[in-house]
Amino acid sequence: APSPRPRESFPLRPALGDLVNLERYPIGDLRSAEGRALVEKARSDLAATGCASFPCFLMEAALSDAVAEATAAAPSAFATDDTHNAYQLSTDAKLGPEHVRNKQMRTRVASTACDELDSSRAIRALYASDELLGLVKAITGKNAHRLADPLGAASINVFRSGWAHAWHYDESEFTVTLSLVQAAEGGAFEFTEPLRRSVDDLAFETTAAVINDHSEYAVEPAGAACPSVRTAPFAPGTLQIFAGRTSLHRVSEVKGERLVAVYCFSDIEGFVNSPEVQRMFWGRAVRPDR
Ligand SMILES: O=C(O)CCC(=O)C(=O)O
Ligand SMILES: [Fe+2]
Repeated sequence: APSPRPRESFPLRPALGDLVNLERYPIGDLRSAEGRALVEKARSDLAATGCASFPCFLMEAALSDAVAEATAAAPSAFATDDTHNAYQLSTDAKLGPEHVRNKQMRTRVASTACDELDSSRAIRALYASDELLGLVKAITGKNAHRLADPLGAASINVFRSGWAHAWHYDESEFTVTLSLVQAAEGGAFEFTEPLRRSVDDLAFETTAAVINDHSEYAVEPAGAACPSVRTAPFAPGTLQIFAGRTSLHRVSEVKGERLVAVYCFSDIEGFVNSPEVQRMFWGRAVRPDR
């Protein structure tokens, strides 16, 4: 059941200005000079580094509401403890288990599904805003739709002490996250510049170099120079857009609790994750009504 809402400060039907710091991020009018400058800077950061960050994106009352809702829901989030290779692909029998294509690395994370969040509160209200969608389209230069997935459209990643998300590339081209609660220690979102030109480009040498230089795992092929690995700013209320399909990224081991809202967009209208993917991340499968 949705958690009781602290009604003192946050409106039931929030306007864009209740959610987003429009003075700093005028996303209501991307054609203004300030709006164009914002988009240009984000586009160049995304292309050059793999990630564009917007610190202090949320208004203070919206951030309090988001943190309260995510924190209340976190204890019952479905937890996964799994291993995967960096490409999140099934094993290639032509290559050995120590090859970067196949090396299994451990990820532990829990996720609060979209249908466990209140659609009128800050987390889902921001996801529902056409201005956020417009920002994502303008920065990525792609057509983008919100997902129709009742579980995965907007969810919360929950990390507990000792948990981490190992180095990987995402299935979706871009992912948008909103920092909510910072780990007491660790829990850094680390990412490389885009390393691949397409999903067929597996970039074995550079991918292996990052894993060898920045994790407890040792993979083949060894010896290539490691590309630069950056850490995203994580002050609560920071929005970021990253090129998850081409930029290798991870969440380092966490001490304490770390909460991040994950907003998914797709170039396909009405996209829903498969029942298999839903079961893996949320422990159940739910198809949209209609
Ligand atoms: O928790 C995060 O900051 C993002 C984690 C991630 O890479 C993912 O969920 O695919
Ligand atoms: Fe990811």
